[in-house]
Amino acid sequence: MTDGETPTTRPAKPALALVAHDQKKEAMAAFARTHVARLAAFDLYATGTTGGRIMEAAPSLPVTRLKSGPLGGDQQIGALIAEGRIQALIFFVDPLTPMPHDVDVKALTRLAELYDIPMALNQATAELIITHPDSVARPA
Ligand SMILES: O=C(CO)COP(=O)(O)O
Repeated sequence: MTDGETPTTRPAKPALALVAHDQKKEAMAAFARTHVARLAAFDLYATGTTGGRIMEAAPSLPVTRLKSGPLGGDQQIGALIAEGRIQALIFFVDPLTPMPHDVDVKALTRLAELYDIPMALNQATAELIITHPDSVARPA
């Protein structure tokens, strides 16, 4: 853009996926409430139930809700990562409960590793990412 030109499109926001296992949903809702302003800088995607909890906790945040994790939501987020459409993943994992869809969880985290996007698997790391939004690349 040169001087005097009006931008016709706003720069794309980076996309952030938010996922929480059942025992961590309360923590995810609190995280969304605490960081509502910072989260608004991202296009937000979430698995179904997590997305519902975030929208209850922070109604001003638009969230694209995918399927529930056990019904394919983790795989949908993985596919978006593979397509370069998700730039970071915050996943509050429950390390104490066996999951019927454990293979989907593994596949999701594997794709985040493979495509080398910032990935937080616990709250401490999520706080680091959300308080350092420049650590997340803008979409190409
Ligand atoms: O199971 C999940 C992640 O593995 C999360 O899915 P929900 O947000 O639909 O509960």
